[in-house]
This record gives sequence, C-alpha cells and structure tokens, in this order.
Amino acid sequence: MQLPPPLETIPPEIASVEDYEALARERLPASVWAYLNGGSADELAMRANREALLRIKVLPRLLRPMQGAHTRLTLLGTELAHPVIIAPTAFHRMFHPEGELATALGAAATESPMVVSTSATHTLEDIAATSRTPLWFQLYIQPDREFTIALAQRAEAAGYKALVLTADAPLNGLRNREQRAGFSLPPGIEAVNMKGVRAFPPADRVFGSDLLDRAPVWEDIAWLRSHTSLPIILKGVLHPEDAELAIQAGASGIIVSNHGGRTLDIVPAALHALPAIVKKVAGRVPVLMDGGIRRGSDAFIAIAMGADAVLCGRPVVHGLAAAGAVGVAHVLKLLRTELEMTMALAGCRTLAEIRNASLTFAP
Ligand SMILES: Cc1cc2nc3c(=O)[nH]c(=O)nc-3n(C[C@H](O)[C@H](O)[C@H](O)COP(=O)(O)O)c2cc1C
Ligand SMILES: CC(C)CC(=O)C(=O)O
Repeated sequence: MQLPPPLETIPPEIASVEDYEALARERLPASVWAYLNGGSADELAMRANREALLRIKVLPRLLRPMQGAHTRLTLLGTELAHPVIIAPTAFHRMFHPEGELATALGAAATESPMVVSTSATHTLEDIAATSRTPLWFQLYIQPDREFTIALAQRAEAAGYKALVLTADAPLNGLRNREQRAGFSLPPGIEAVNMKGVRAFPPADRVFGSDLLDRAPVWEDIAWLRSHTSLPIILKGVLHPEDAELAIQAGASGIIVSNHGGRTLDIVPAALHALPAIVKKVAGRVPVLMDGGIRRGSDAFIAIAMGADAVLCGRPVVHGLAAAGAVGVAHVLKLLRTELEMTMALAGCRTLAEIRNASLTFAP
C-alpha cells in the first residue's frame, strides 16, 4: 500500500492535537479516512462524546501551592508518569508503513502506556520487543476459543501487563460512512496476530449467524481468567450494573467507553455514563474512560468526574499518519503538557486534587 511520505519535521503552526487531523487526512485515501474518522450509523454517539466534554466547565482555585506538582499514578501495580494511555486501534500499517512499531516508539518518547489491538498489523511479539513502556493487549474473544487462549498466552509470554477485553462489539457497528466510501482493507494490510484462527464465513444475517451464536458472555471472563494470570480490564462498559458484573466476574479494571461512537449509535457519551459507574464501583477497581479526548483539559474533566486515567484513540492515529513515531510522540506530549497547564491554572497539584475540582455546566 502506497502512502505519501510522512512529514519529517513538525510544522511550527501545529499547536494542538486537532491540527493533526488535516495533516492525516491529506495523507490517507478517502476510504481509509472514512474508516479512521467515522462512527456508526448517524455518528450520534461519536459527536456526543465531544459535546459532553465541551459542556463541562471548571471553577479554578486560586493561590494554591504548586511545589512538587506531578501527574503520576499507579495503575494495576505499575507506576505511570501520566494518565493518558494509547487506546487500542486496529491496522496501524494502513496509516503509516512502520505501523504499530512507530506508535510504540512514540509512546516510549512520552512514557505513555499503549494498548495493542487484536487487529494489529505487526506481531504482538515484535511490538513488545520495540516497546519501552507498559503494554496491554486488547483481546476480542473469538468464536474460536482455543485460538483466543493461545493469543492471550502469547501476550502474557511477550510481557504484556494486562488484557483489555473489549465487550461492546460482538458485531461491528453499522459503518455507513465506510460503506459509502467503499472501504475495504487494502492489499497487504492484515491482522497478523489472527493468522490461523478458525474462520467463520461472513453471514448475510445477524440473528442465527455463527458470530452472534458464539459471541462472548459473562462466563467467558472466568474461563479466560483460568487460562491467564494477567489482570483483565473490561472495555466498553456503559451500564453501572455491567460494571458490577465485571467486578463479580473478576475484572481488575473497567473502561467506560462507547468505542469512540463506532458500535451502537444510540448510546450516551462515555463521559455521561462515567459518574454512575464510578459511584457503583466505589474504588474497588480502577475506572478508565475513553471517547473524545482531544485536549489535556478533556483528561482533566474526565478525571474530575471520577476516571483514574483516560485513553485516546483517533488523535494518536492522526499523529501516526502525519509523521510516524514523531507525530505520535507530539500528540501525546501536547496532551500531557495541556493537562499540566490545566492543573496549574486550576490549582491542582496531583490527580487526586483534580478529583475535588469544582465543575459546572456551560449554559
Ligand atoms: C480506527 C479505529 C480502530 C479501532 N480499533 C479498535 C480495536 O481494534 N479494538 C478496540 O477495543 N477498540 C478499537 N477502537 C476504539 C478505541 O479503542 C477507542 O475506544 C476510541 O477510539 C476512543 O475514542 P476517540 O477515538 O474519540 O479517542 C478503534 C477506534 C478507531 C478510531
Ligand atoms: C477490527 C475492528 C473490529 C477494530 C475495531 O474495533 C474498530 O474498527 O472499531
């Protein structure tokens, strides 16, 4: 697959993460862009993620001491320099020739943990060998359960620190934008870690298809736990009762997410679902959130509403498409710096102090 050369240096007028969007778009075929930036159906859930964040305002506190300010946190026993994590996104070689290896280098430059997708385009072992930051492996439980276990065990052997079990996509959402743009995977782009999986041919129906009949259920979490010692983080939780079931099933963490608005389109913004889940979980396991994080101040708001950390999806891929590892590093650096500036201007010395920040709603 031929892409125009990535930028070698970052133009000085690139001031914010969203400036990367235009640079990425120029470098990608229209159908690939539709896959990357689209949501499902009418893209209501995707837009809701942004709108929810834009409506929250922070009442800053004045004249507070800031000596020793930092963004460190400990998550599942690992100390992290900051709370911005790379969300799992599929097929990085479709956006840049070096694919996930470039993303992992960018992550290392900014001490950002990375969640590697089941549908990565480099082997999970090669990504681990390149990485210098904590890696988590995102797992889709496959209809072929034996294959799923083998994949999870490969991730454990390669040094991944957790499994992120994505539960909100037993089927792909209705990807109307992709359909209209005629998206299909370009030649040479494949989910290499899935080689050898027992294939179930695509069905022309939803109900009664093998995919749905073999879709994962709650019992699969206990089954997965019996085959791995890695902590399992459940991704895609929006209902507080599902957060409770996840904890009962032995999950070590929860990601509140609507999959960036790419699965069911009639769900709330992840941010709106967050407070009830935080209340239900009551500190028993970490609660993370993704969807619409485009500024360090968005991370601040999510943390003020109870998230322990956030994940960022599309902007990282925009950075990758525009400028490879350098672009990824720059996107993450912008988010980190903006988070620190927001904390400084709001009078919060630590992430714990953000929790007590006073929030209000935009009129
Ligand atoms: C191009 C793309 C590919 C994605 N692939 C995966 C995936 O393989 N596994 C997964 O759990 N989530 C996947 N997601 C969802 C992200 O992990 C994340 O939930 C979402 O992108 C967060 O929203 P944001 O893009 O607004 O930051 C993907 C998202 C995008 C945009
Ligand atoms: C391979 C896909 C199922 C990846 C995904 O989760 C997405 O595109 O949102």
